[in-house]
Amino acid sequence: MISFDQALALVEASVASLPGEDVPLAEAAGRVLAVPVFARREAPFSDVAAMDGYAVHDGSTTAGMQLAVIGESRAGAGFSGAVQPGQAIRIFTGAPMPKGADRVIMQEYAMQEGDTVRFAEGYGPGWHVRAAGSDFSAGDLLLDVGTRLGPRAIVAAAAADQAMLKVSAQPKVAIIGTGDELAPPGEAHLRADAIPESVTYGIAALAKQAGARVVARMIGEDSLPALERLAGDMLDKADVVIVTGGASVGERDFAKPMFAPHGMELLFSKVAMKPGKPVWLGRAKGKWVLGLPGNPTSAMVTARLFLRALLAGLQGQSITQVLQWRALPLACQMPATGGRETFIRARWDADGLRSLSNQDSGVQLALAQADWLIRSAPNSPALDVGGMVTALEF
Ligand SMILES: Nc1nc2c(c(=O)[nH]1)N[C@H]1C(S)=C(S)[C@@H](COP(=O)(O)OP(=O)(O)OC[C@H]3O[C@@H](n4cnc5c(N)ncnc54)[C@H](O)[C@@H]3O)O[C@H]1N2
Ligand code: MOO
Repeated sequence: MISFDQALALVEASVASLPGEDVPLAEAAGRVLAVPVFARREAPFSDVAAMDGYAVHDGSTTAGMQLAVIGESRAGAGFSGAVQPGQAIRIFTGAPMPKGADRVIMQEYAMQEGDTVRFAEGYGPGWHVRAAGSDFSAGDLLLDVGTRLGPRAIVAAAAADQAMLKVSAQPKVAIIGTGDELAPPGEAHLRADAIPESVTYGIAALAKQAGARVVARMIGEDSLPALERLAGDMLDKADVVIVTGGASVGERDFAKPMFAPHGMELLFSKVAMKPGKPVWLGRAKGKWVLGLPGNPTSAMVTARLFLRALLAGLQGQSITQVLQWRALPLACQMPATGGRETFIRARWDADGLRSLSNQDSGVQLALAQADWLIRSAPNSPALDVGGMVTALEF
């Protein structure tokens, strides 16, 4: 059995990014850049006013003096002439500074009478001018390859004056749940021995959040020939096929055997971690196959770690971009851990991380309560309140 770090290193070393595609800016949110975004021109493109008021030549302007208002500069329609001492231009936020003017006096300090204006004492100290290029220069790198385009990054991409962006293709994901006991949510109470199928929904949500497109999600029949056919169909359709459940050692655990006729090669078949020991990763027909344990908490923990890492690689991101470990203090005591790398479900409290009381790998309620995963190396000693731990947003 390999260690968690060895398993991650295998993912990092073996996963190559999918080809890129061009998308219009308006459709790029959530995608990952396949080429960097450079600014087409500087911003602001000229010196511009940062306030509504009057543009003047500072050196020849004092409070109380009368200036002639000789024109107007609006964003999108600047003043073409020049400002001389004793003159002012009515100006609005974002408008280009006219030639000869170097300061904007806010209109709150101005008294305009007809075509003249005077300014009250105390209009400084601000000059209220944004210098050309003070945001960025032409040719500047605004967003690097591998950036996921969140709302703030989209602003920067648009500001670069780029209509199309090259992004990595969205990995296509198919999710197959296994287990005769599973019933669609809403129907489990109708059958005495059924439980609501929860895991594939959570995995689908996680995959979407990570930038994937879920092309299929279903419960496979508990029969090997049917599952073998399903595996083949899903390998044709998807870049990543995820199987949940059937990963342990029971005689009806078909998760790996169903891919055998498709020539699956395993990268790893078990990881020394808790929960999630039965997680495995394989490759068949040029596609990825990820086996997750059926226990809901084990499935979500291993998906957070390995599915996120796999989807990052397929989208040209590094694993460290999606597994950002933080050093955080504990708000509770933590017991010593055993021989496997342990991932403790925890919640952020005002003063630190608090582990959830129910750490059973089969639970579902605690998943809704956990927002952090604490990582403890094998055989870690017990820790007291205030002790520092390594944790990941869950
Ligand atoms: N003799 C051994 N037994 C088990 C071992 C072992 O090493 N030797 N490993 C244990 C560990 S660790 C885990 S984790 C589980 C993993 O089991 P499977 O991946 O085979 O999962 P299942 O048996 O199919 O299901 C486990 C549990 O989870 C429920 N489940 C499954 N799928 C779903 C779903 N889609 N939605 C909701 N709940 C689901 C299922 O009903 C079971 O209760 O094996 C241990 N056993
Ligand atoms: O490793 Mo299993 O994931 O304990 O429940």
